[in-house]
Amino acid sequence: MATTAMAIERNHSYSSPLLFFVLLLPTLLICLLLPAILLLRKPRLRLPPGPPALPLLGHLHLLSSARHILLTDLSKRYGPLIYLRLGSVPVVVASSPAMARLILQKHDQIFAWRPQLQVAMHLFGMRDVLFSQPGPYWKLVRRICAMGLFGNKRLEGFRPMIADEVRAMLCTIAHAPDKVHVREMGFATSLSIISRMAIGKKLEEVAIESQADPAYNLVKLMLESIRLLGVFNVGDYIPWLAWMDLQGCGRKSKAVAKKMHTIWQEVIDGRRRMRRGQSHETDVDFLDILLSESEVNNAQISDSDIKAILTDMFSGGIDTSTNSLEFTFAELLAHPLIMKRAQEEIRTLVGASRLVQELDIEQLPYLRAVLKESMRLHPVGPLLAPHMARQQCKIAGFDIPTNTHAFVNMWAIGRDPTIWDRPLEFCPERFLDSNIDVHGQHFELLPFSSGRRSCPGMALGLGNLHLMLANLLHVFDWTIGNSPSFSIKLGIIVALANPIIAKASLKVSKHLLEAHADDAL
Ligand code: HEM
Repeated sequence: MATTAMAIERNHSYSSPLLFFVLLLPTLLICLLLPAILLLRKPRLRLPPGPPALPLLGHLHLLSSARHILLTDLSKRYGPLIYLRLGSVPVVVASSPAMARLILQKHDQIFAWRPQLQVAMHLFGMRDVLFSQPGPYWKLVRRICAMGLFGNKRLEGFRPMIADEVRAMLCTIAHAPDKVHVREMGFATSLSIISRMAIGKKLEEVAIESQADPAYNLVKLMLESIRLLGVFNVGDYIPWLAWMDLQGCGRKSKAVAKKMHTIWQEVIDGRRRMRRGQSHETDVDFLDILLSESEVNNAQISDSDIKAILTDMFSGGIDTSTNSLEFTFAELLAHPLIMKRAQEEIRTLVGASRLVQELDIEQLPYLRAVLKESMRLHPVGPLLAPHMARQQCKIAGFDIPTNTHAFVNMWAIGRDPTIWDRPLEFCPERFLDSNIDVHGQHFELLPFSSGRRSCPGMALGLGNLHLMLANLLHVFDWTIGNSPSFSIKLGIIVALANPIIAKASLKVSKHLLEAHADDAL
């Protein structure tokens, strides 16, 4: 037996060079030539213009630094719709209102898809609102969010709680006015608001055993997940390198996801225990609504889905509002006359006997212009979130291949001198006699995007921002030692690199800030 096997092995090894020439070489040649033949036979696409690409990398090397700024420079050279190749992934970048309209409105249905990014897969299994693909699940989740968080009636009900949190923020500042860390203060307030809306309590009031371990701090984990989503992960663009996980995004996002899942599961289990035996006719917070929906739509919404959706609300709603507030504050501190005009408007309307209420905002056109101007110059999502074309289509006469990723460069549009007079100046006055708003119909100003993937939290985010800003300006006068720096920290959501630390002086009676001055806000 052994001799026969050896003979076969020997025969086999003798015949292998021959086998190689007869079988393998032609196969190899076919493999190499076939793509070229197919490429020649395929009708050539008329792609949008763009800079020359490197072999293999394409334009990936260009995106290591401030992408929105670099893409703005490229659009000046190649036009409002440019084509890039990131590794093997086709990408288009729109940098004019007309191109933004084509992607977000005319071809909205085609571009409503999201790329399958490795980090989003690990963090949410693409089951959160931001990364889930259009279809029945995404529609259901957006409907639940509208019902549980963003609907007018719902927001109306949250108003006293939001007022309470804003008052608490003012009170904290009044007690330590010398060095106010604007971002920390905005972050803490936004976190409390979203937390009370989503799970009925502030995070620190929820008894979660795992939170005792500092590695299981939900806020830090969420910030880390936002950071990871902002990394251009090479594995997403050169798939055969994905297994190497060169930047560690895969490993890190899996570790973050595991911890977040543990925490959220504790929150969900705790709530289920509370709900047992209770009637759910009056669901009180978003988690209750999610749990009720999962009982009705059992097959469609699992615990993992609830965790993904909750994470989305926290991470989508807090950093965006906080960073927008800080950019606005930085501009106001850099332009004291504009700050003064905004304060005069508020103080004239509201007087010194109460705080600003949400209903006042409608009557504060200058304040609203300040926020629009800040969002024009500093959109916190300068490239929005990535969209993807599900099928081949034509944009402005150019062919866009299937699965092309699309970015809309709101930073470029906001600073385009053909659209805005003296675009680099902070000048809220430009909006006073203008009907341009941020609600998605004016494609020159889309901080919340437009179309079916636009931000569902816009009314909440805008309302909170106006209320926080108006009260900060009403209650205090502000000064800063050195003029603020506008260098930025990159990510899916951009922030100021150097935090704004300002000095506040109280301009109303302290009594107004006390928790039981009930009719103050
Ligand atoms: C100043 C505040 C905010 C800004 C500037 C902002 C901006 C944005 C932007 C630019 C997008 C991407 C749209 C696109 O891809 O076309 C987005 C999506 C989203 N935002 Fe906001 N946002 C804010 C507040 C909020 C709040 C308060 C929440 C929730 C509590 C929220 C939840 C979401 C969600 C869930 C999505 C994904 C929507 C989808 O893909 O279907 N955002 N937001």
